[in-house]
Amino acid sequence: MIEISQISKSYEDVQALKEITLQVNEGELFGLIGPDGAGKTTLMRILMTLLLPDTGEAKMNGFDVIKDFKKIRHIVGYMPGRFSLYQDLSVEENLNFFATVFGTTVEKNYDLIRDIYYQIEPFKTRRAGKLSGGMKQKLALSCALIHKPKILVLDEPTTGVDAVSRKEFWEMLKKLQKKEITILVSTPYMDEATLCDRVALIQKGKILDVDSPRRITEKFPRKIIRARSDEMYRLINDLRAFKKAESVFAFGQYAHFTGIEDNVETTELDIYLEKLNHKNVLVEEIPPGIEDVFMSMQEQAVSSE
Ligand SMILES: Nc1ncnc2c1ncn2[C@@H]1O[C@H](COP(=O)(O)OP(=O)(O)OP(=O)(O)O)[C@@H](O)[C@H]1O
Repeated sequence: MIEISQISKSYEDVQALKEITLQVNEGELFGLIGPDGAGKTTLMRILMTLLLPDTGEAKMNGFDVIKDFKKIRHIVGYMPGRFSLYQDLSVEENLNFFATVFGTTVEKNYDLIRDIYYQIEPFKTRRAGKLSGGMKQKLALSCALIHKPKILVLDEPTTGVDAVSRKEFWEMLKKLQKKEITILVSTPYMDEATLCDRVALIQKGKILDVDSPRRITEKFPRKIIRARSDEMYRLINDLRAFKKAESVFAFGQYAHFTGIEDNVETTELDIYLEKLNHKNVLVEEIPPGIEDVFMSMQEQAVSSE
């Protein structure tokens, strides 16, 4: 279990964390979701006992991050955002190194990493620096697990990794969760949020909401309309110029639109876009996704600053 209470941290003139209070339950797969610079790495480094908070307290399975830092290092596995591997060591040398540091052997804990490691085992003599992004990620995860941690902390593990490897990675996390490991994972990808049991939406060092991804979207009260046309850039600008527009942002192949009030009808937008000579227009109402909630919360947070 991870208990975070009123943690704040500043770097000179930047306040990276502002009174963060959060609890991650035992065996939970918990996501820290937020854009670059939100404070995710800072929070994780504090939990990993690598950085001291200015104020507040945090406990990992009951151990205090300041007083009990040595004990914590034995029960946590950490995969930092930038790969933690020794580029000049081979795959197996990296793994052996991490096992030795924790006073264990690869054989002893092989069971836990088997599903992940077997995919890179054929390349065990290759230097880590010569692996693909997806393979590096699997090796880094194996290294973070080799001492059988009770809590696993992963800082943006899927950034810069291809879509197939991203999907496989989340499947691996689900399997690890079944082995009673508490997992805290950060990501800037909103689609990954839906794979977590609960998430904290974090922005500019503040938590905007904590809940299951499903409840976060269910309790969002706004109507979302998505639109598409042959000219997406012009479409976004035109939608922003619509008199009842509150927010418009690009999401994949669509623009997501929220009105000043929720009485904007899809037909109104359809007619408006046709008049502006947009071709192949599609306008439809959709249930809000986590990215809609996040964008809306971000706007509110900025306007209340
Ligand atoms: N060593 C440092 N010195 C000064 N400012 C820092 C330092 N580390 C982080 N910051 C600032 O603190 C804020 C939070 O950064 P942090 O790295 O924790 O965010 P993040 O959500 O992990 O984003 P990223 O994915 O970009 O790392 C940012 O404004 C960042 O510029």
